[in-house]
Amino acid sequence: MEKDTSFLLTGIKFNKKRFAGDFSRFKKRKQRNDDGPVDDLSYFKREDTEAEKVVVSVNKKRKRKTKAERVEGFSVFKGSDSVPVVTDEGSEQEENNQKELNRQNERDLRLRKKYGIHVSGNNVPSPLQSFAELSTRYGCESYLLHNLVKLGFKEPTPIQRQAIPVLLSGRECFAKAPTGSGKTLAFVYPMLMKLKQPSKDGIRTVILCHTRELAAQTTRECKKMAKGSKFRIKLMTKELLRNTDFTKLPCDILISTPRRLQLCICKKKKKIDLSRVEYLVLDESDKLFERSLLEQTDSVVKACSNPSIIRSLFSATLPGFVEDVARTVMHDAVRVIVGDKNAASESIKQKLIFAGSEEGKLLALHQSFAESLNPPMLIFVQSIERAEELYGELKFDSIRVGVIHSNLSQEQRESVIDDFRAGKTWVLIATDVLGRGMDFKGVKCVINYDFPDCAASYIHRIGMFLNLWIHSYVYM
Ligand SMILES: Nc1ncnc2c1ncn2[C@@H]1O[C@H](COP(=O)(O)OP(=O)(O)OP(=O)(O)O)[C@@H](O)[C@H]1O
Repeated sequence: MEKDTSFLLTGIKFNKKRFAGDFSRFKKRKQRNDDGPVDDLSYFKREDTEAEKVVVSVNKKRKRKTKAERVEGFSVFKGSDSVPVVTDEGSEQEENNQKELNRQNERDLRLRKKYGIHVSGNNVPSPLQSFAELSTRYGCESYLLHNLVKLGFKEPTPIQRQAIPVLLSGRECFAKAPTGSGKTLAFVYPMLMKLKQPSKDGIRTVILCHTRELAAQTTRECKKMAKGSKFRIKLMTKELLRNTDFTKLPCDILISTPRRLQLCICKKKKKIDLSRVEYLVLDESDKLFERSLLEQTDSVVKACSNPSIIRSLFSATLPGFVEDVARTVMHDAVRVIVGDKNAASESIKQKLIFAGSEEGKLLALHQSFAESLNPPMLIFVQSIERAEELYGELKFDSIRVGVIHSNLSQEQRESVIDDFRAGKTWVLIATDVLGRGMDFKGVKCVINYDFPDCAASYIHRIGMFLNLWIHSYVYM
C-alpha cells in the first residue's frame, strides 16, 4: 500500500490542541478507570439546552397560573390557544369532572416521568399505559392488535406511548426519540387506524424518508403492520416513477424519498395529485430539512395542500432549525421528546480507542478482529474512497466483508444489504449513506473507523439497533 496515495492514510487527524478541553476529560476518566487505551464516551450526552431550560421555567410559571392546566411544557406552535380554566360557579358535576381531570393529569405526569417522556403543547392526550388501550380508548380494529401480537410487541415503547394518542386525537406532532426506539410504529399505527378502510380517492398518506433504503425498510414494516387489511401500500421505485399513470394509481399509503416524489409532482403528464393527502409523515425530519433535500421536501409539503392535513415530524435528533421549520408549518402541534434532547441510546456501550495514526487504526482494527471478531459488525468511514480501500484491505485478509456507499447502484446496494442481513457477510463497511434509520437486527458492534463529522451523525450511526448492549468503538 502506497502511503502517499492511500485514502486510508488521509483520514481526519485528531487535533489535540484544538480539542484540548475534551482531551483532558479523557485523561481524567482514564485516571478513574485504568482500562488500557479504551475510554467511556458518555460525554456525548448533552446537558439540557437553554431552550429546554426555558421550557421548564415557563412551565413552572404556567403551573402557578392555572391549576387546570393539562400541559407539561409550553406551546411553541401556531394556533395554540390557552387551556380552559374552571370557573368558581361550576356545578357539582363540573367540580367532579375537574377532580377527575386533575387525577388523570397526575397519572399522566407519573407515566411520562417513568418513561422519560417530555411534552409541550395544549391539552396533550394521556400517554398509553398499554397496547390494550388502543382498543379500549380508541376502538382499534382487531387485525391491528393481532399483528402486534404476531410481531411480538408486548409493550409500547415510550415514543409510541405518547405519539400514538397525539396523532389519534388529530393533532400534528413533532417527535424526537432515540434511534431504534420504534418511531415507525408510532406513526404507522395511528395512520392505519385513522384511514380505517382502503379508498379509491387517491393517495391519502405520504411518508417521506431521506434514503431509498430507509423508504424500503419503512414499506416492509408498514406492510407487516397492515397485514390482514386491504390497504394498498406502495414504495416509490424507479420503475413506478417511469411507468405509472399517477392519475390512476391505486394507493392508500405512498412511501418515497423527496427526490422521487418531486419528480412525480413536476411531471408534465399523468402527474401525481397529492391534494387529498390526509397524513404526511417526515421521517428523519432533520435530514429532510438539510440543504441538499430542503427544496425537494418543501415542494412535497406544498403539494400536500389539503387544509385538514395532519403532518408529523419524527427524528432522533432535534436541531434548532428543525424546530424553527416546525413552528412555521405546523398548527397547534404537540412536541414529544423522549430522553435527552440529543443523546445516544443508553443501551449502547461506547469505547474510544486511541490509535495514534492512520496505520495505528488499521493495526488496532486487525488486533480487535484477532482478539474477538464478533459479527455482525458495521464499520463507518468518512468517504467512498476510504470505504473501498478498507474493503480491499479486509478482503485481502479473507474476512467476509461487504461495502456500501452512494456510488453503488440501487441493485448493488440491495444485494449488499441482503448478504449482510442473511449472514453471508459478517462485516459491512459503510459511509453515512447507511447511517440513518436502518435497522439491522443482531448487529453486535459498530466501529467508527473515521470520526463522524457531528454528534448527530454519531448518534445515528450507533443507534440503529434495539439490541441491548451492543458495542460502539471510535478510533482516533
Ligand atoms: N413496541 C415494540 N416492542 C418491541 N420491538 C419494537 C416495538 N416497536 C418497534 N419495535 C422494533 O424495534 C426496531 C426499531 O424500530 P424502528 O426502526 O421503528 O426504530 P426508529 O425509532 O424508527 O429508529 P430510526 O431512528 O433508526 O429510524 C424494529 O425492529 C421494530 O420492529
